[in-house]
Amino acid sequence: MAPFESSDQTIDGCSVDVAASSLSWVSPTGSDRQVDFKDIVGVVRNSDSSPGYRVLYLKSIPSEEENNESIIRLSKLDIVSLPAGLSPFLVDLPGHLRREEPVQVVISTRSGTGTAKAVFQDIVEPFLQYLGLEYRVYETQSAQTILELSRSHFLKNACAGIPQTILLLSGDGGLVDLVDVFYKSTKTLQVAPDIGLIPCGTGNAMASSIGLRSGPASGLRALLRGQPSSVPAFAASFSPGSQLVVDEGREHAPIDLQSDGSSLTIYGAVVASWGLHAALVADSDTAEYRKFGSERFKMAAKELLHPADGTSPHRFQGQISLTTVDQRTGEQSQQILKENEHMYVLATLVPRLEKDFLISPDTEPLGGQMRFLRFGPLSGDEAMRLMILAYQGGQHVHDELVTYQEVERVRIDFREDLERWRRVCIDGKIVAVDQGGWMELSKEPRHLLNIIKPCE
Ligand SMILES: Nc1ncnc2c1ncn2[C@@H]1O[C@H](COP(=O)(O)OP(=O)(O)OP(=O)(O)O)[C@@H](O)[C@H]1O
Repeated sequence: MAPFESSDQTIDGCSVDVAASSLSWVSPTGSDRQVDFKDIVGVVRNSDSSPGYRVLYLKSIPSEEENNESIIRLSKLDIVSLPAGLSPFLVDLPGHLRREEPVQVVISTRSGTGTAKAVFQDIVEPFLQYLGLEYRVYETQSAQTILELSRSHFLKNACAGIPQTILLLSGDGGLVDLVDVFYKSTKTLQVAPDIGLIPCGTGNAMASSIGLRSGPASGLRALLRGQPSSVPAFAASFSPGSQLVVDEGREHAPIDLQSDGSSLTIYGAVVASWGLHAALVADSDTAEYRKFGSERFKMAAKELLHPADGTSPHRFQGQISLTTVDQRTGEQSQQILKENEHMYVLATLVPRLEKDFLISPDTEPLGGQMRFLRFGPLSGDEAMRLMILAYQGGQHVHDELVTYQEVERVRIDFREDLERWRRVCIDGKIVAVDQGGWMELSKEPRHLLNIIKPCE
């Protein structure tokens, strides 16, 4: 890391109005400037050679395009002394930003509505430059890019014992690619990478779950003030013949075998689902739907809940077994659900699947508990009512129609003829289970990656 230069436009008089939660100063050109506290990302000390402080803040700039939307950019203000009102924002650069290795930035160009590159240019790159950090940028060229980078760079560094910080400008997809590569490796890892999330995806389940709910800027604040915490993961194993569904549902691709060739396994850190959730994620993963951001999930849900041909929503057929553990005795027990028809089935390690979609309110983020949630066939309106409750602070879990419990393992034996109803979702990836096949989910005992979690 190079010490950053303080600019020649250092201001020696700025004032803080604590009551109004704002910072004001007069710019070198004589204009009055003001920043709201909520837009301050942090304050850092300048290097010893140029004393003073640097305030990083977000500034809204009118867009040059006709849509009247404003662009958020990161700006800096260099000040000679620190007014008392700003001291709560003062931070020392954390260890994950003081590495010999440059920060490795991954821009996933197709995440969400395709804003990751602009987010990098407008706020992430200025952040790295204003802090004098060295960085290396990788832009995705295809759905394989993050998998390839993980194998060729991130895993290699981890095995060589090189501490590294990876900044992911993506949705959950970027994280799950890293998780899958790390957990499938049979190499001995010496040091877990620290991953910073800059939410740019559609659902951003992991980012929302750990508290990054106000867009990419919340990711920057976490980078400055947060702490690495290990990411719990799960393994989803599939019966032979199961395949990934790719290219907007048009193609199939093999699931990589474990490096030891033992099973078809995908590792995840967010959610494994079957039924309505998996179907709506799969159906809405098209360029056409992606334009609508997270609305795409609701749009696809409406189509599944109220099929155009006027029929009732599909009744998903299969047998579900749950393994639970008695918290007092530690004893495990297995239970086969008596219901063989389902509508919504998922197991998750996180509380939120979207910013406001609180699917598992009892789950502590990164706490390592897996929770199972299910309801059986319902009318479209009834299912929608439960979904809306999930958006209202996770109230659906109190509804008597919903099964909600902590589990160690889940097994589903699918009894569907059509592949369309045998699609499962693993952190956004879609797997078509073979006819007569099964899926088994289990918590992973290993902790191979860290996520930078904001401090409360
Ligand atoms: N240049 C590219 N060409 C093709 N696919 C890409 C490219 N860049 C990224 N992708 C793929 O696009 C998908 C983006 O997933 P990601 O999870 O980041 O966003 P999302 O699906 O919008 O968000 P979320 O998973 O949080 O709902 C990933 O599968 C990724 O591999």
